[in-house]
Amino acid sequence: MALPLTTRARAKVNLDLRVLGRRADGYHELESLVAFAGVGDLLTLDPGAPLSLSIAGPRAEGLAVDDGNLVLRAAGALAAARPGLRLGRFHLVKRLPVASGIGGGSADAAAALRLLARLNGIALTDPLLHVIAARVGADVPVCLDSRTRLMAGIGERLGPQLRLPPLFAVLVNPGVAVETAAVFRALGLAPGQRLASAGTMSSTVPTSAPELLGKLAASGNDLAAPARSVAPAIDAVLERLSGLPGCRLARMSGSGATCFALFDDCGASAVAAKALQRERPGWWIKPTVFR
Ligand SMILES: C[C@](O)(CO)[C@H](O)COP(=O)(O)OP(=O)(O)OC[C@H]1O[C@@H](n2ccc(N)nc2=O)[C@H](O)[C@@H]1O
Ligand SMILES: Nc1ncnc2c1ncn2[C@@H]1O[C@H](COP(=O)(O)OP(=O)(O)OP(=O)(O)O)[C@@H](O)[C@H]1O
Repeated sequence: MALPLTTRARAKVNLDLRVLGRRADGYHELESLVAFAGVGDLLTLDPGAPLSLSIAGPRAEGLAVDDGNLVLRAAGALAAARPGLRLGRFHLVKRLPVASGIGGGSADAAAALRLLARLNGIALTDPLLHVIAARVGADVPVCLDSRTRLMAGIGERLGPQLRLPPLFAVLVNPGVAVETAAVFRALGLAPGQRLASAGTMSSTVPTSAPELLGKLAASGNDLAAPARSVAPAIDAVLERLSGLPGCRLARMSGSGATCFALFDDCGASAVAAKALQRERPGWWIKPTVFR
């Protein structure tokens, strides 16, 4: 009998995010430097059985085990494209808040594709995986190997893997679920409307953290303003993070509501996280490192 296969589904963090415009089909063209945190969900595949899913973990509540789950959608999409694909029983330990701008569902979908690829001898670089990932969701392709890189188009264009100096961070979600489509709607762009032209897909980022922080400080997240109008709780998070001792940068990830604060070292991020956990027991607060 084959042993269960396991993989982490790490949180995606948009270190910056520019909206370039809206395509005629309604989707938005973006440019974003995407990194991955040390925190994430855990996905296991017990091979051989028919396709199924069970969910446990601190954030399992409110996440239905139905065909809409991104694990099953990704597996179903790959099985439809590859007749005879070996499947099995998935078990998800859900730790990331749902609908929170850190791509938990996308990371789970990508994790399901990784496990099925491993089980069926499909290379992670197989173009089919990328095509299926993009079909399942805009954030799924970048989560396939969960490495730092520039993401463009609507999420399907990926730059080369980038080496990031370790960024010591605290991730914070105020417990408000934010629907991604609602934030894009609040941006108010008409189909076909352009805001900016695409930049080059850089193959480098600064190798020192202070230099990278300086570069990030000059950018932003274009979805922050519309997200704040949809979920005003984001204001309080950003304000509080900016005021934490040693905070070098506070910013929202993706379409929110999760925000992150960056610090010079892991001591400063740990102290800040502890203080905030005491002050805001209802918030999801995780000290972590982005790589
Ligand atoms: C905002 C980001 O988190 C940045 O990384 C992603 O672009 C969102 O990716 P995602 O959650 O995987 O998005 P999807 O599940 O594919 O799309 C959800 C909805 O968001 C809107 N959407 C999403 C991505 C994109 N580039 N343009 C959009 O307009 C669409 O209305 C879509 O119906
Ligand atoms: N395995 C899953 N984990 C989380 N959400 C899921 C999952 N499967 C389906 N969903 C649904 O997908 C939607 C988006 O969830 P997700 O947590 O990926 O959002 P997000 O963090 O805002 O993602 P992004 O940053 O990509 O916009 C939610 O409405 C949720 O109900």
